[in-house]
Amino acid sequence: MQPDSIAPTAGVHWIVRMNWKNRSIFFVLLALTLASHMAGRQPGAIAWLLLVLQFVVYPQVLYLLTRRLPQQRQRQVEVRNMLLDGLGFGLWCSFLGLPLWITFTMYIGVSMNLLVFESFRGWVQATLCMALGIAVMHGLRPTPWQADTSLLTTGLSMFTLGLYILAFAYDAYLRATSLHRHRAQLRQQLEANHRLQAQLTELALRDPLTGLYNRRHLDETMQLQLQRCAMMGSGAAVLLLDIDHFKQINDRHGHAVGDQLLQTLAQQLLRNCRAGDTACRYGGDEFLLLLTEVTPDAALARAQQLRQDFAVQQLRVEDQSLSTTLSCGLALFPAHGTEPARLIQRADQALYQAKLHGRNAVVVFEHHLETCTDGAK
Ligand SMILES: Nc1nc2c(ncn2[C@@H]2O[C@H](COP(=O)(O)OP(=O)(O)OP(=O)(O)O)[C@@H](O)[C@H]2O)c(=O)[nH]1
Repeated sequence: MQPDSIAPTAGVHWIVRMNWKNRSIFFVLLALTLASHMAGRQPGAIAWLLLVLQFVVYPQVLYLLTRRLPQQRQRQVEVRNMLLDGLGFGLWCSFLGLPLWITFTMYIGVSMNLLVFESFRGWVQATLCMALGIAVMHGLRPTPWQADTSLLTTGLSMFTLGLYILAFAYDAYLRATSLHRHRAQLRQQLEANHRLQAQLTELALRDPLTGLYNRRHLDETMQLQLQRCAMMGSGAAVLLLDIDHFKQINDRHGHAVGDQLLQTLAQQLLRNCRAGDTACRYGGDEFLLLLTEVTPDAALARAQQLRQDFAVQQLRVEDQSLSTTLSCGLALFPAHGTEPARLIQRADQALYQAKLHGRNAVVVFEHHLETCTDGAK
């Protein structure tokens, strides 16, 4: 009757072990109860021998036989063993003349055991098995009814049944607390898994160098953000930013310095982000800023501010300060497109124009002839 016995261990099913413990204790108590009834009635040496065999030897033999079976079969066989208990009890009760307390104790005992493991079906089976035992013995050797309400037999019956019920209740308590503990552990594990999953998802959507969102995140969210803007009747803007002559910086100062510069720009973009905006590393030294609920003028002003802030930024490299500029292409929603791919393509065309016009510039995409003009350098 241990909570941990819920899990089958060491080749013996927990039901088999539990019933073995129960039988080892309660069958002996039953034997004493039956002995108190038989004592004054001189049933003969064979009856005494059978009493010992049934209530002392039989539980041990049953356990040794059942534990040898493969675990998958043990539960099934143990249910059959419980039915055999019922049959045996029926035989004994009938043999003794259906003494009230003994019959009651045995019937409740076997019914409870089968009800717990096999539900109402088990209880019906227990009743039928015990009735069968009674009928068979009555057919073989009818005994007149002997109520036996003597103090000793009644007391022993009550004690045995009471103890059995208490043991059952205690076992149920242990099982319930164990189950509760397992459930709590499972819940904790589940929460940890969810947290890990969220972290992994977040990692998969982030650029490891800058910590900004990556292109995959943009692909997954940009459409939704544009739809939200459309529903609210507000505008949005796509800013595509690219560091000017970044390759030269890499070549001159090394990749690590280049990385530092990318991180600096990323931090600047994050500082510039408002609720609803998305900053992402679009690839290499290209960054994309999606501004939502923004007017064209405000978007252009913010792009210009970014460009200026970046230009005055000084990066310390080996006691020297390094500064560079960026170019930016700007496309507006819904004026220049309503689909993410279209908007990005147009922002890219504008960026190309900014590079073409000497860099360190913001260019807004222009509709006519699909060409771009310099916005406001
Ligand atoms: N340090 C560093 N460099 C990178 C990384 N990813 C891409 N690059 C480099 O970024 C450079 C991108 O250069 P380009 O955008 O083609 O050209 P550019 O030198 O910036 O010139 P313009 O864009 O025309 O002004 C390449 O040399 C890449 O090797 C990175 O994660 N870290």
